[in-house]
Amino acid sequence: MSARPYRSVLYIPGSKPRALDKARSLTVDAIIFDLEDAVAVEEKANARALLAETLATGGYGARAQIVRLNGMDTEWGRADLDAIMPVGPQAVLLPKVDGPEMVEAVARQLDANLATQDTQIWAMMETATGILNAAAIARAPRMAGLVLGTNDLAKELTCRTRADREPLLLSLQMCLLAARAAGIACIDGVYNAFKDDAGLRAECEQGRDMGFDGKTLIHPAQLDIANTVFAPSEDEIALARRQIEAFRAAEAEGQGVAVVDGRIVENLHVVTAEATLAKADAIAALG
Ligand SMILES: CC(C)(COP(=O)(O)OP(=O)(O)OC[C@H]1O[C@@H](n2cnc3c(N)ncnc32)[C@H](O)[C@@H]1OP(=O)(O)O)[C@@H](O)C(=O)NCCC(=O)NCCSC(=O)C[C@H](O)C(=O)O
Ligand SMILES: [Mg+2]
Repeated sequence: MSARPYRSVLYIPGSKPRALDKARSLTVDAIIFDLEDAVAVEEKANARALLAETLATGGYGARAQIVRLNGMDTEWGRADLDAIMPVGPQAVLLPKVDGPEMVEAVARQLDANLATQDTQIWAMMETATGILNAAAIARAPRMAGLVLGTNDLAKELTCRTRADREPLLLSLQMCLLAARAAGIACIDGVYNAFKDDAGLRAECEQGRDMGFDGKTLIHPAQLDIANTVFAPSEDEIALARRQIEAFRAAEAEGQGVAVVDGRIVENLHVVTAEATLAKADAIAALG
């Protein structure tokens, strides 16, 4: 579980000034400013310039700011990186990452630039090769988060779109395992039907159950559901407090185990309970 909230992570096409402006007032934990698939080929250069100017202007407050570049193996990737580095973005998100060497190459560029000493790297997990290399990618230099690209992944796997996402579950789990082993964030893929609230809620619940930190989104109308589902509920917060209290009381009596609601509470459950409270506090601090 990431201490910083990433419940809602909204893609914004770097070519859309109105959407870029609107995001300054949205209740969103993180923004992916997209130069890749949301931007048409003929718009690539304009979007790159607009985004560099927009990020330099700022106004996004506490929202995490992540820039999705075109791949370094495309004709736009290097120019994207060159245009964005002077802004010193919080993170760059690399598409279609197949292995750690793709991360290392960009890390070297960031190392060589004064403005990007603190810039993190995030990786899109959306190729079959990338999924198989998830553990190595998650441990590559500057890595801070994995983002599932379930559209590209489904395309590569040639699987059908199913409400239960059964064909994708192994890949989702492999990315979660890799992210947790490396101690970095892991964000679920997008739900394409942006007017289908019930479908979005069900997929968010599934992602939350699995352990994702949050969900990538494509439209502001999806924010409330993701923010709600990926936040600790009132019941979870109350239970966490009771578990901590009961365990401390048991400890004071020399016991290593407490019982709450008929279930045992050991030290490991207290760690989870404390993380739940820390996440709730971090969300409250966002205002
Ligand atoms: C899906 C959309 C094309 C819909 O656009 P539109 O018809 O303009 O929506 P609305 O008229 O309902 O918009 C209402 C207002 O909200 C603003 N808006 C819309 N989308 C966004 C957004 N993403 N961020 C911020 N603001 C947004 C509009 O500007 C309107 O504002 P206003 O006029 O001031 O009221 C559109 O939503 C869209 O383009 N979404 C993003 C699509 C995208 O980013 N796709 C790429 C990412 S998905 C992906 O690639 C995942 C991965 O790689 C994979 O493989 O799975
Ligand atoms: Mg993709």
